Amino acid sequence: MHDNVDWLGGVGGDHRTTLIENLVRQGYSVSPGYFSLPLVRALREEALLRDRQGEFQLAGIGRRQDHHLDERVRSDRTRWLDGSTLAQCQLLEEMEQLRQQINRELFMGLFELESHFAIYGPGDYYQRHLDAFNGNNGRLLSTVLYLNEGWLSEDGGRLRIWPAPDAQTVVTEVEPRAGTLVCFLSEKIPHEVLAARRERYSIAGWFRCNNTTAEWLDPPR
Ligand SMILES: O=C(O)CCC(=O)C(=O)O
Ligand SMILES: [Fe+2]
Repeated sequence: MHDNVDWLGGVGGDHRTTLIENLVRQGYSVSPGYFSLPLVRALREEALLRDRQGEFQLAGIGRRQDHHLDERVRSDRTRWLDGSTLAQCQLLEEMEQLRQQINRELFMGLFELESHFAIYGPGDYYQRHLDAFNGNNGRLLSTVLYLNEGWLSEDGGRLRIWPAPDAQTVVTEVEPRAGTLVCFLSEKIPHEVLAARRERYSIAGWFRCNNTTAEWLDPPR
């Protein structure tokens, strides 16, 4: 089915190094063209297919006992990655390289990645939030890869970013263009997804610390 072995053409040590420098300087990084179009296309096709097969669910807020659905906060639908396709494996392999380099250079203690496909239909949004607070869910570093080709500014759906938890002034807005990878500190960087006027495809992920102790087994999600 897939004979293209050059999916990761654009990614290399330089991309990772620049990403990490931005992360240190700003608490977030925006990397256009981080992943190649063939890989992004394969991932989007997979999301479309799985969505048609009814595998997506309305997104919840929080995890375990905190889990609840709140249409007022977010309205996208999601499906967890499970590493079952070549495209997912290629993506996860690069994220693993990134994890190792960040741990080597920043000693962040990133342990594992949980990630899901997300689809925002026209009009869907996710209000301003932090992905973690006070270590509640072990999320240290958030990542978002966008899968949308031919995205125009007027399509909306930008990711709005604030520079600090209590900041009032937006520092940047990111167009959800195919191949762009955004990373940010989960506890430090508030963000919001603005409504789009066409379907918006992405893969959101979170590098977590290891919360497992002898008394408490902490599954990835
Ligand atoms: O899709 C995006 O741009 C961000 C998604 C997000 O903030 C989340 O899933 O927590
Ligand atoms: Fe988020």
